[in-house]
Amino acid sequence: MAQAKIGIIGGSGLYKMDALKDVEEVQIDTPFGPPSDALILGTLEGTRVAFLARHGRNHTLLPSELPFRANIYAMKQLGVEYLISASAVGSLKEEVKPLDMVVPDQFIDRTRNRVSTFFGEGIVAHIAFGDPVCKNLAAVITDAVASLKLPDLTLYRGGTYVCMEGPAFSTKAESRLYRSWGATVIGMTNLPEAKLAREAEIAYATLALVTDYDCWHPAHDSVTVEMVIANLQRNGVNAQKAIQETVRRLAENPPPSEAHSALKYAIVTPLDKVPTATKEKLGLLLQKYL
Ligand SMILES: CSC[C@H]1O[C@H](OP(=O)(O)O)[C@H](O)[C@@H]1O
Ligand SMILES: Nc1ncnc2[nH]cnc12
Repeated sequence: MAQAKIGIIGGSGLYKMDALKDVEEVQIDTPFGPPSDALILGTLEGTRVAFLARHGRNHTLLPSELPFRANIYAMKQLGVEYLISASAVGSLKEEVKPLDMVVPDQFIDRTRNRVSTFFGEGIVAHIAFGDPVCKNLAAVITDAVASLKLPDLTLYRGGTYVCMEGPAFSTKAESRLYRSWGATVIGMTNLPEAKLAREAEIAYATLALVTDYDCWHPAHDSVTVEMVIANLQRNGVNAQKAIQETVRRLAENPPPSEAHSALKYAIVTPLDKVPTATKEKLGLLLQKYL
């Protein structure tokens, strides 16, 4: 199978990477079913990368319908070690303005309906998740964005991403509550992805593209899909440049990541007691520990 060390998951408004060369579309099946869409392998800055449109290229999947396990497992099957997520988010802070970028370092889970583990069916594992983002990958992303000196936008290093269930946007009371918790941005997708990437020992970090002020701001209209997509179209080019520069730096100097050994002390069940079918299903995740 084709291979790529760097994966990119594009969210709302980012359904393809324009700069990819020598593109190959790969239909991948996984023990968790098919991913959101075909994976697009291509060369960016001289390096093979794998791109996936999180909601499908025609945006046909709700956040609650996303096949998170298949998406991460497919990346693992391609040999991905670093996964960059690009996501639209609403701002929960006055100073974080639409068109700004944030590289969050924390998450708060407000989802109710997501499968966010590969484990179960006879094998128990508890990954450490106190630091849910790979700090070295996050640093590569922030340094890459900063180096571009993009005009008229502020880049925030760190911040808390609230992951809500959706698909309806928040109520004002919810939005005010998240603000009172000190959270920075809100979206509907990144937390299950980050958990599963960690279980799959893939370094994960998010480039969050601020598209709106959610619904709490007295001087701004409440978020609408139109607002999100319009603002993403405005800074989609910058987002792609930022990802391209991140890939260049990652390929030149791939950083170590604690995520790459996340399962070392996480698996509780003795592996010889794990049912064969489960061992086979999770083969790629377990192989180095068997
Ligand atoms: C289209 S607005 C809401 C939608 O946008 C964000 O998607 P993604 O994280 O994939 O960029 C948000 O999480 C919602 O899924
Ligand atoms: N305000 C918001 N809430 C949830 N997801 C979003 N994606 C973009 N803006 C959002």
